[in-house]
Amino acid sequence: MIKVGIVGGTGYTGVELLRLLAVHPDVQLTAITSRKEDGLPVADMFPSLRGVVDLAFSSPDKADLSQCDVVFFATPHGVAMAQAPALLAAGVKVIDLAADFRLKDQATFEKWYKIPHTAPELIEEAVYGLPELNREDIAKARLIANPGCYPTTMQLGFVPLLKAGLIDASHLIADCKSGVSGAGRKAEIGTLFSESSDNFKAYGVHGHRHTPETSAQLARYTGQKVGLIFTPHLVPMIRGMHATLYARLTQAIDDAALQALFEETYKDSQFVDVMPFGSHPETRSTRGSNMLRLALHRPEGGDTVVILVVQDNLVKGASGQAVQCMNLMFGLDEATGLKQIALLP
Ligand SMILES: NC(=O)C1=CN([C@@H]2O[C@H](COP(=O)(O)OP(=O)(O)OC[C@H]3O[C@@H](n4cnc5c(N)ncnc54)[C@H](OP(=O)(O)O)[C@@H]3O)[C@@H](O)[C@H]2O)C=CC1
Ligand SMILES: CC(=O)N[C@@H](CCC(=O)OP(=O)(O)O)C(=O)O
Repeated sequence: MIKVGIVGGTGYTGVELLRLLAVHPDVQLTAITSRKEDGLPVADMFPSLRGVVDLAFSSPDKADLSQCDVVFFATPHGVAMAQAPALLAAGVKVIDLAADFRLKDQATFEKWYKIPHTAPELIEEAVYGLPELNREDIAKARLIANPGCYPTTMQLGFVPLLKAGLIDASHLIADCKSGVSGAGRKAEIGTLFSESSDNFKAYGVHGHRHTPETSAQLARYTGQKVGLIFTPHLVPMIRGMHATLYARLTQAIDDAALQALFEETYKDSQFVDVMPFGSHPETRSTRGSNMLRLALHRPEGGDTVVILVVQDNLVKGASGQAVQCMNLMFGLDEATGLKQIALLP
């Protein structure tokens, strides 16, 4: 059994990790931390876990994480970088759901996250945890930088077209919407019910930290410098993310060949569903599951390709993706413990 520790067990991605890992056949939940809830049985806070998780939260300074085989950090930016060096030195693998190790350029990280990086020596070693694009590196990694939720949709949507050299890389547009759980469980005015329900708005239009993350990864995977305009929106739903991606074709290609390109790219990826050309994927078709669904469109047969991508921000956009990485790191089938079907309605 893989002994798992979770730092940040009281947040949304933390409890989502618990939901997935409590029934994972190869995992033994070993330590779950909370600074505020030391000693509280996990199932007292989350009754959905009654009967499946019998551990109590322990404060991060008391939890012996060095006895774990892997530790997930479901914490704000800056926490994993403080603890990863000691854990790695003790032979513990680390999966960070925050952004501490996502950007290879330290100055770019510090500019966007406004904190100094305290473990720069680990940045190069960290492997970006997007299995569909770098399974082999993940399998060999000790330290995973789990992608942001929006970047997962943008990368899986744009990469096939960029790799095939079919689109103008200098002008990619991503119009994305997230459910409110994307902002986490902490109290904030913008996520109060009376602020975010029955309301719809864009944010971060002038610049969002997921733009440098996505641009850097797209450049890394495709060898092309990209120009990306990314606009996130907050939609009045709890879970779910919808990305509408636009790219201009630079070569003649018919719809069937475009579709075939995506089907071929993701033929070995169990968690990417390439829907029939012209489909309209719905966020609820991914709710609670690790599946990302996408569909291609070509309005009026013109030279703009529209890629619609949906996922559950807490599963494929965060905790499910992290478990997918863990499976690869421990030589398991990538889908172990991740076969949940989306909840409808
Ligand atoms: N929500 C989402 O859809 C996604 C989130 N992410 C990223 O995942 C990470 C977690 O997000 P999310 O679960 O939404 O956040 P939440 O705000 O819901 O939870 C944060 C958790 O971290 C703990 N925590 C906070 N500060 C510290 C600290 N200094 N040391 C130890 N523990 C701490 C909190 O617990 P306590 O106060 O009890 O200690 C809490 O359990 C973030 O970096 C986020 O950006 C990534 C992709 C998607
Ligand atoms: C709706 C909402 O607020 N979403 C978050 C992104 C969540 C995420 O992916 O987080 P990290 O990259 O920070 O890990 C945001 O836009 O800041």
